[in-house]
Amino acid sequence: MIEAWSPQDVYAAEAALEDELASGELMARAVEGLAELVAARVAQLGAETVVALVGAGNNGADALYAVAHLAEAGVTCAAAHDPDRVHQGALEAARAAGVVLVTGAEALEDVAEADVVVDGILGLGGRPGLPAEAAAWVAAISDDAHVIAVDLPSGQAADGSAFDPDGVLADETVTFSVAKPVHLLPPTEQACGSLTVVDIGLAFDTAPAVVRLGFDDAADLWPVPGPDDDKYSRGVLGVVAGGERYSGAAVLSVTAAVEAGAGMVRYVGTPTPEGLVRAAVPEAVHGEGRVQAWVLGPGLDTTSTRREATNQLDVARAALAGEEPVLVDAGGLDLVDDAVIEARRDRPTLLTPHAGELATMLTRLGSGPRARSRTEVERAAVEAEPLRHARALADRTGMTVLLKGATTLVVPTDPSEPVRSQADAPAWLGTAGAGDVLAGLVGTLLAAGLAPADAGALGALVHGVAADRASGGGPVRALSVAHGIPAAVAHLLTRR
Ligand SMILES: NC(=O)C1=CN([C@@H]2O[C@H](COP(=O)(O)OP(=O)(O)OC[C@H]3O[C@@H](n4cnc5c(N)ncnc54)[C@H](O)[C@@H]3O)[C@@H](O)[C@H]2O)[C@@H](O)CC1
Repeated sequence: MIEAWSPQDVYAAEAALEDELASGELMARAVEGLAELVAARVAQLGAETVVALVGAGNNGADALYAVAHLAEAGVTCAAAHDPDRVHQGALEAARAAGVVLVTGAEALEDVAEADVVVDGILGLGGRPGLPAEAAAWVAAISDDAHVIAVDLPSGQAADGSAFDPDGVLADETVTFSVAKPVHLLPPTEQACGSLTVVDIGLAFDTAPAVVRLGFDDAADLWPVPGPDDDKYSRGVLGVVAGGERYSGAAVLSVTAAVEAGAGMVRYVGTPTPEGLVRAAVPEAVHGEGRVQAWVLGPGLDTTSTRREATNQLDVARAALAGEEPVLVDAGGLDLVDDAVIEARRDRPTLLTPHAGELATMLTRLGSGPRARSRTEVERAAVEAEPLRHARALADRTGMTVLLKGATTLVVPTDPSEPVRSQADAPAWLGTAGAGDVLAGLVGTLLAAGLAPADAGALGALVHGVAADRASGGGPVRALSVAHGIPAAVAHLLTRR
């Protein structure tokens, strides 16, 4: 599991440890790990020149001390800096080690020619917007350079809230002690490249802000049946999906649920998808009955007035009014109104919108617990600040929100619980029907008794792994992802 703590918690943990250590010891630990990684990369790439971009704070000091180590080892190093705003001790150490200290036009030339750039402009203490001189350094970085960010790519928000296209886009980031939200959250994660965490000994007594499950966590969480289990104890899932317009969604959701190991799937549909499900998934049973959880919505038509469709919608509404855990997806999201929000208070509910659906829901319901502000929310705004908007929907509805995307976010109702962020899927998974598969897979985990946030994060991980294996590096269709779930789960359970 990768765990990320908020900048405030990191500063508090640093302050507590600094009290126990000799002055400068913490930074020395950080610098040692950073210098080791940069040296390894220089050797690996056969790089000839390294340039550090140096800001006013401790982040700049880290970069300066690291290039001082490299210069002592014989690597040609320069440091672009502002002489009036720089850590003087680190500057002296760099000068003594033979680092060429450059400013103005000379700095821009050196940056443009560097094989490796070490970005120490801003770290945890950075406010949005790069200083003008530093922005010019960043613009001068060659496309061919290997960029190593110290702690985080400068210009990107440490809490992961805002991406700056003119900020540093790193090939890799070296962070200290623990990850920070910037490394795990969209939209800033894309600027970090691969992540290395250098242990400097910080300890935390607060919950992390963001967590990302790994394969071992997935193996621990996955519900494995025991000898006393039967189809009922493993979890019966009700699926209300598909209509006369989007009939295939039902096949995809029900297939995924069966492949994910639901004890039984009860399907409620309209004639066309029902015929397809009968033909494609003989394991499914048809019509209502007792279930342990519901999936409501993939391909569901909430506007049809045909008798079969209104009967199907009645089942969905009854499920929303009932006690069992519910996953609400796609068309089902239109059914979530104030009456449903009230009825489902304290009952496990997982909403699974993509960015466009989340924007539509926030526009319709308004944001905040009392829905004071009813303004139009655009899809682009959700994509620019996914966590803020997903949190707004979780606050407004009291329901856990899984926001689908290249990185999937799961936002629990309790703000003190960590946000889950999973990025396990190849981009090929952005294909029609992938969301229907996710709904069936996550619904199965709800029926097995997992809490919504765990079911959402684990389901997103397995969905991504199944897609990765089915893709093999090429295109992948949603049905192949559903059929790939058993092998993906087996891989996770047996690899250690
Ligand atoms: N505190 C510690 O014990 C440790 C800190 N470490 C490093 O220290 C960093 C944090 O250091 P700081 O708190 O000094 O923060 P930063 O190094 O991020 O820099 C903050 C400084 O930059 C200025 N600044 C911030 N945003 C600006 C902007 N947009 N435009 C112009 N100036 C701006 C601030 O006024 C301040 O002087 C971490 O990211 C990490 O690299 C590591 O050495 C590990 C130990």
